Amino acid sequence: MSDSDSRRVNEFGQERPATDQHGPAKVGLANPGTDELLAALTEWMPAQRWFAGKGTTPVLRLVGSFDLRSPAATLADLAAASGSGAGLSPAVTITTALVLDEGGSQPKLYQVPLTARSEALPELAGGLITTLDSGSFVYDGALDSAYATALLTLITSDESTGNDGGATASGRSQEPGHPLAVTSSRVLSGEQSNTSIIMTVSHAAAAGTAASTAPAAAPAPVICKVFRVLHHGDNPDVVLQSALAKAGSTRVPASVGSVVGTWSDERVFDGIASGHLAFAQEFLPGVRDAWRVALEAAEAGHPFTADAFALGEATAEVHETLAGVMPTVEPSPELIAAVLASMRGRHAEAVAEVPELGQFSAAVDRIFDKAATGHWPRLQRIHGDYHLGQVLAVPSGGWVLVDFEGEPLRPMAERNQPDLAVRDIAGMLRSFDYVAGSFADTPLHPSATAWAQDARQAFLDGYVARSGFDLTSNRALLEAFEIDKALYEAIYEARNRPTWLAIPVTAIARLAGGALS
Ligand SMILES: Nc1ncnc2c1ncn2[C@@H]1O[C@H](COP(=O)(O)OP(=O)(O)O)[C@@H](O)[C@H]1O
Ligand SMILES: O=P(O)(O)O[C@H]1O[C@H](CO)[C@@H](O[C@H]2O[C@H](CO)[C@@H](O)[C@H](O)[C@H]2O)[C@H](O)[C@H]1O
Repeated sequence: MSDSDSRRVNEFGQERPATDQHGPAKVGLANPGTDELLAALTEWMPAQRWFAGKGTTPVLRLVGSFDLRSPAATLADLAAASGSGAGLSPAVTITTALVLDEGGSQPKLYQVPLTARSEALPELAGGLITTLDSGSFVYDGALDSAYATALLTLITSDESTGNDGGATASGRSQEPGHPLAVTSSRVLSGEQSNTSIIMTVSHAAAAGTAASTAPAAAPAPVICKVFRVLHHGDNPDVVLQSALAKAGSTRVPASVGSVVGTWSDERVFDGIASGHLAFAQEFLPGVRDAWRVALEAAEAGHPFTADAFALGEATAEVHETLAGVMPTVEPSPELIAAVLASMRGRHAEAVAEVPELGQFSAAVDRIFDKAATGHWPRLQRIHGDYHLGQVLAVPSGGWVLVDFEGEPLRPMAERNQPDLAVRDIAGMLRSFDYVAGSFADTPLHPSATAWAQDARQAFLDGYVARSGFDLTSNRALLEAFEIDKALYEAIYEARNRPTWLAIPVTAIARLAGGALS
């Protein structure tokens, strides 16, 4: 067979070897099919919740892609392996495109799972991205259960895929030898920076074993978070939650596994970047996030002190476990200087973004100066972007923490470094203030400020009770981290939710000891 005979073009206009039906796509950047697809994505991506370049028009380039085995292809493999025949053609093509957007202030690499079908699927109508000239219907893969099925198979069977498409993906199961099959899937609705797919699952037979050897008990449902903006390096969400789960912590959902990918990136030493693409965990049904629980309590005028105390204890417990299983670091003068330099850099950025903050600059500088001379505990791995929205109330009682990805406005390399536990404490204190602040656009609840003050104190009391944390000697540090978080929030709100900007600005005024004119 000649080389040209052995190639075919997939539904996305990308070449791939015909001999490997489920194999990777070879990206043909000059291929008209790819251009057509990118043009469709340029229209579609800005309307997606996860698109981080709000207000900009994407300028897209395909960096790489990989194919996942379609459920039909999986069936064909199984049939072939069992000798019962083969030849079932895949019903759907599942490709993940890694698309670089150079239209914003900084380039961003997006993960965009796609499925292509030769016939329209009415139940996927809301996820139709485009119909290609070839007649293929291209869908948002996250909404297509074929993608969910293929993704969970990749993870729980420890499979790998890709290469010719310029990108690869490898599943890493937390419990090797126990593959899972998807029985139904849906995308989690709501405000999310990534895309989470909830899957009901059953045990699948491990490769080379008969189906009857699978465990009998039905496995718990799974939530698989597909990271949308990709970074070179580990994603702390995966690393920290996996480490906690492995240490037996019940303060995070059980881990199922993850996907690690590679793609080309000329900024990386050998030109190949690698990072996490997805993370699968046990889905906890019936949970409510602490932001909602707290807001309802505040609205009803109910105290939140018992819950906040328990949250403080849970937070200290997670910090203690992380300090036990991940590296900790002595606060050398260089490290202290680096943390303070980062705070001052953020301060400058916040003033540039929100000029009215300039009036508090001298007071903010004094708070940072004071923190520099005070007591510093050892640095350790922490949550990194801790607020009420990152904590779930489970129906059986107790708090469970999620989303250890760190602050999205911070470089990934920084988010992977040991940090001060006090950053998380400060983050949660700010969150109680946000609950009170969110009343500002409704008639102000007279007790909202007192409610927040009581919740803040109860949270600190719970943290101290569990950890023995010395609030007195860490006071200057806590104040510095609280104002640092409020400065971060001012930047975040100015860029994402300008109507909420007054919440951190008012807090900065208060913390700086000044008053807004
Ligand atoms: N294991 C889980 N079980 C049930 N719900 C979950 C679980 N993990 C996350 N969620 C829900 O998904 C939401 C978003 O998850 P999160 O990790 O914060 O995603 P993102 O990084 O995209 O913001 C959470 O607020 C929670 O409501
Ligand atoms: O949850 P993310 O990781 O996307 O975090 C970002 O968005 C948060 C808002 O959803 C933002 O949190 C801020 O608003 C919360 C109320 O919506 C409040 O509870 C937090 O205290 C406040 O910081 C977070 O800062 C940002 O990184």
